Amino acid sequence: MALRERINGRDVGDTRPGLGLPGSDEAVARCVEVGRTYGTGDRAVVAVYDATCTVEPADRVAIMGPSGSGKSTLLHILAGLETPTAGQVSWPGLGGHPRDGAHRAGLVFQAPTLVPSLTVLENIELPMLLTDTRSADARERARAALDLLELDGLRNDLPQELSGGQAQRVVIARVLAARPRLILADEPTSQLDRNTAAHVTDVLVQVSDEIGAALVIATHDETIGARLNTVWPVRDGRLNPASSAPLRDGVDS
Ligand SMILES: Nc1ncnc2c1ncn2[C@@H]1O[C@H](COP(=O)(O)OP(=O)(O)OP(=O)(O)O)[C@@H](O)[C@H]1O
Repeated sequence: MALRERINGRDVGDTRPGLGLPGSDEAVARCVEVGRTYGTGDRAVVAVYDATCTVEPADRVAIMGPSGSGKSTLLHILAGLETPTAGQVSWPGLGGHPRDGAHRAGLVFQAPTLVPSLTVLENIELPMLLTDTRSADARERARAALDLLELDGLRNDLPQELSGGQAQRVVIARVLAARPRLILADEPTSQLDRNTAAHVTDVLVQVSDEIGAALVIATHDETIGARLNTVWPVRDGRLNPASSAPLRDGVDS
């Protein structure tokens, strides 16, 4: 059975109770002339300047640039975690704000954000139980996600018992079980070794493919960017999605 059927427990046609936008082909996120300035006067820092970009439902985007170039700030604006100080951001294909329960985007950060006192299975169930998913459904979806990510043997472990790569896969399983239409990841592999980083990135892409979510990853790592199909270069707070950098051939896995 296809992954999305296993996760959803039914055919993909009506997979989004509460969302009401099955199969929407509208952009999941859009920025128009967005800016973000921190501080004022002499101390003002322009983290993002005049960014216009669109994330379509099937996009696999790497926001790439050096440290301090504005990647995280732009990603956080797309996630609704930061409010722009100029321009507009909208999420037409989500039908609401990405921090709202029904329309929530899936977020993956540099350090895995697991509740230390809960088991792996309970961590995956938690966000579903905090919205309006029935507990039996939450358990079923959590188990299917664990199975898919080959984490079933760890389901009763506590986060402290996991390796960094395992913990990040649990976070991804939690995102998968919640079935978002938009997954945003901020340097999700920077604490992992090269091979584990490549594996975790591939898992993110696979999960996005299977549940039909758009994926945006902020990274400075070209080998991660090369695993996605679009690169948005950012330099000194300036984004130019139209001049996507060419992907390198023969990137090691
Ligand atoms: N909360 C904040 N207050 C003040 N300045 C900030 C804040 N957040 C980010 N900045 C500044 O905005 C600029 C862009 O930061 P941002 O974290 O978006 O860059 P980045 O490309 O993600 O960097 P890194 O790869 O090091 O995480 C930097 O100059 C940073 O110091």
